[in-house]
Amino acid sequence: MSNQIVSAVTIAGTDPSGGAGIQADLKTFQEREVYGMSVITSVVAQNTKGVKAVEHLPIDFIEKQFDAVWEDITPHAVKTGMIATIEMMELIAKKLTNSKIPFVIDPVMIAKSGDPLMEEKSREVIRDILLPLATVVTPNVPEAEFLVGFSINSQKDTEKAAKVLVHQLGAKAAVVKGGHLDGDAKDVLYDGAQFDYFSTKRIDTPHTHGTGCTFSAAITAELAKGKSINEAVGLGKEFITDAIQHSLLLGKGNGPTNHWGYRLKGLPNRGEME
Ligand SMILES: Nc1ncnc2c1ncn2[C@@H]1O[C@H](COP(=O)(O)OP(=O)(O)O)[C@@H](O)[C@H]1O
Ligand SMILES: Cc1ncc(COP(=O)(O)OP(=O)(O)O)c(N)n1
Repeated sequence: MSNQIVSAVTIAGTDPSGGAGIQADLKTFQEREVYGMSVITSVVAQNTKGVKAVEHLPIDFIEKQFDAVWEDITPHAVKTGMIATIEMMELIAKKLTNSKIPFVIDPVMIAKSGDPLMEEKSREVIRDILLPLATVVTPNVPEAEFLVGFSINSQKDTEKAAKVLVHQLGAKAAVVKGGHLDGDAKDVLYDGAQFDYFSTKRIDTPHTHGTGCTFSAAITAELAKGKSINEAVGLGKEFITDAIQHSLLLGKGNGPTNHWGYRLKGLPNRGEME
């Protein structure tokens, strides 16, 4: 693929403060040298302190955005983030059912601020109609618990959940993220045949706004380039770890993560202040 422009699209909600959602995804695609495109599902008034208001776009308008991308530039990979309603899920299922490109699902349910980003009644629908289409699904622990229907308190539970996500719920591979557990930040990848573990020391910081979006966007970008699932998750993990370690000195709440481009410019970041 060396002479080809690699592209990816994110289908998600917005974050006007730039740390999560569509904005984080597009920045990450750019950082990974992938041409980024977007289909906006919901416009969210939020910042590093929390969510103030949400407006869902009409379904036919979401479909028009989708068609505008696909009729013009066929992406090499697609990811979903915030998909709040059943109608949005049904639309995405209809559009991606026969798609051949990698499809990463970040099953965003509740922001770290505690604000809901998915209607409760939609949670079963994402599990039933979208997970079977996923190349990789990347739940955090609370999301995985909901999808599999049992509590996750240990690595054994995490592995069991990853197996259920693949063998019972139909994803090709699952990464259950360890950001919400104690101890090291250990993510468990299961691809239907074997487990792989991606672990780093937990960085002692509250500035993790948008980590899930950034991680899943980096995985999507690497799959778009033709990397294997294992390689893509490994590169995504390196990327998010560095981005948390060097988060920018921005925002009055849980600040956004950083990206290499800014870091190379020598702008002040939390990693270098410590
Ligand atoms: N404090 C932390 N230190 C190091 N890595 C972290 C930390 N918090 C989250 N991560 C990593 O960031 C990625 C996103 O995880 P997580 O924050 O759990 O997702 P979400 O934003 O969906 O809740 C995972 O790779 C996770 O291990
Ligand atoms: C529009 C939108 N999508 C997703 C999220 C959640 O982002 P996440 O990466 O899980 O990080 P937090 O925001 O929960 O810290 C979001 N906030 N907004």
